[in-house]
Amino acid sequence: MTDVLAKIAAYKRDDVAARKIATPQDAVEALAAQASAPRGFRAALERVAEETGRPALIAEIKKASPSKGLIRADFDPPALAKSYERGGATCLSVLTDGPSFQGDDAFLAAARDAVALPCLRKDFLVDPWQVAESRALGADCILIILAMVDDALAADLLAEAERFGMDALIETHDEAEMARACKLGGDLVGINNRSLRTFEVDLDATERLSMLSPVKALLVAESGIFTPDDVERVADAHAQAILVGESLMRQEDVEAATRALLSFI
Ligand SMILES: O=C(O)c1ccccc1NCC(=O)[C@H](O)[C@H](O)COP(=O)(O)O
Repeated sequence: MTDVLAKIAAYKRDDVAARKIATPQDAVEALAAQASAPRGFRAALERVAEETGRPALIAEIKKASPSKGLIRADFDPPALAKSYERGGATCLSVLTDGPSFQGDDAFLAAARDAVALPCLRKDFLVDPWQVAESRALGADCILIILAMVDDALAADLLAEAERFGMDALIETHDEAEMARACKLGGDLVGINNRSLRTFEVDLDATERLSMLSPVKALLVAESGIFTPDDVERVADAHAQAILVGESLMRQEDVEAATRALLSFI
């Protein structure tokens, strides 16, 4: 595991241990049962990709990141969610991690309540308990970062997501992780163009790995997508969805920027 992921995993384990004392498994499951029904995350992406012949957009609500520091000071999750929806996003990704991304659990519910779009809880899962917690917070999809979990934990997280009727985005960055994703058997696979070791971003990752992805998986190109040409490049590499944060978060008019990004020919 990379230094930054090891640091995040360490504080997440401490945080989850404390949260589990406050809200044990049966209590968090009771809260999950009361949450509004999951909105089909993968299904929405597939529908748009098939109807338009273009990658569907997962638009990210992200205030800051370890690689970029503060990205957007003027930060209003419901307003951003509405701008993304009007601009043509198919799904949202909402950072809820506090220490590294200045996120908050409340951002997820606030953004989701403002729109009709399915939402990914973008956080770092190190314990199956967090899947029930994510559902209780309203998430429609969770993220499984293979660089952060072993195969047994990845399988447990995926099984929990299925149990709660959620989708799971399985994130890979290299050939070894893509081989693990194939064995795991999920149907929504991401290729992160950003190395979480060096923070270097290269769309070449999507081009290299896409042909190795599981046959039934819907493929998401993640990170480093700034222009319509970038969208076209990953579309040519068979990405059916894109996950974009920084390039949209830095714009004053997020709705117009979203529309412009999706306007490639
Ligand atoms: O972005 C980081 O610095 C980072 C560091 C450690 C773990 C994850 C990190 N990023 C998460 C992401 O995958 C991106 O937020 C997402 O793909 C959007 O990327 P971008 O469009 O480049 O903001």
